[in-house]
Amino acid sequence: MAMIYVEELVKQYDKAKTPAVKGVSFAVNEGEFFAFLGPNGAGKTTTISILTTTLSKTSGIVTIAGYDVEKEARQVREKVGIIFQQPSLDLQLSAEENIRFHACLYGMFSYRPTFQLMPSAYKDRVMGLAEIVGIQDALFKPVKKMSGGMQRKLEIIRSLMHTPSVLFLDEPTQGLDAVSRRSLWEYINTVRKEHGTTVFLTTHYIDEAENVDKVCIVNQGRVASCCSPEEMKKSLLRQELVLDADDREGLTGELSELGLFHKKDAHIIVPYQDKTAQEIIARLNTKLTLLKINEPTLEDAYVEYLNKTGGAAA
Ligand SMILES: Nc1ncnc2c1ncn2[C@@H]1O[C@H](COP(=O)(O)OP(=O)(O)OP(=O)(O)O)[C@@H](O)[C@H]1O
Repeated sequence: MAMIYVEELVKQYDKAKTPAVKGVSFAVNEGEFFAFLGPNGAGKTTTISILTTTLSKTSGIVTIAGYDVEKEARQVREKVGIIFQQPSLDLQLSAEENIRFHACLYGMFSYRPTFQLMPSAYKDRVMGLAEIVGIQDALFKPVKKMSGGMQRKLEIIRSLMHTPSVLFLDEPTQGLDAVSRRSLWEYINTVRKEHGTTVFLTTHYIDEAENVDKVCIVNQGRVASCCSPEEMKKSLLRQELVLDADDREGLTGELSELGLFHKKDAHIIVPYQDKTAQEIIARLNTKLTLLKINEPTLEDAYVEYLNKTGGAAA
């Protein structure tokens, strides 16, 4: 059974000329790491809001862990954890109070007026999560005194308190510095491994999606492509060998004899697709002074894809 199932999803906002989401379909299996990418205005936040029961759909089928997002919204909410683009913390409360109210609202624990009076299972979980993301020192301070990065980490702790089966991350690292981004990803990867959590990610930092199982590109409310990052790179970009030799003429002569297209740049670039790098190198006799393989990144493929399909890269 798919953990997230979306079929022909349509969302037409009131008074909008065209639908924001125009018949989107995809499925995410249990434990999968799924990236939903696309330029500004593509329909990502609209889709994620419908999947997490905060926005109604116009038509289509959407289920989370088999539960219908509209008819069984309560069960869906129990299954999901959400980290939204816009922080949704109460700035007047302390970090711990934000976590406590959320955990009590979810029915995980009965409310007690202070941290000390809460059950030890609650205290241990909060302290454990706070330590992992490194905000234990700020736990009892007002949220308004925390930096943006720390607030984001607090939201993550809050969303993980009820050990969700599916974690929705809507641009989770926006506004975070490089060190915080890295530690956040280490933490999310740990959660995935330990709990088999299904992760649904939207991000404009395409490198964050490099290790996902499946990447879905949306553009102007439609799915433009849905496959593994490797398949996406393969279908769009050729890999390149970067070669050089003291005897450049000899090398280019050999490449021409083998019928291999090559460009003379600072070095000699040999794009390849059908052969492996090893097959090419094995057929060269000229002594090489440089041998490098240029692997395209997911971001290269993403930008090329949007350029080819007429969409603007974010
Ligand atoms: N409440 C709303 N009412 C009317 N139109 C809306 C509303 N929210 C979003 N839209 C429109 O729907 C389309 C999709 O927006 P959405 O926010 O889902 O895109 P996105 O892919 O999340 O963009 P970004 O990457 O900028 O966050 C856009 O044209 C947007 O202007």
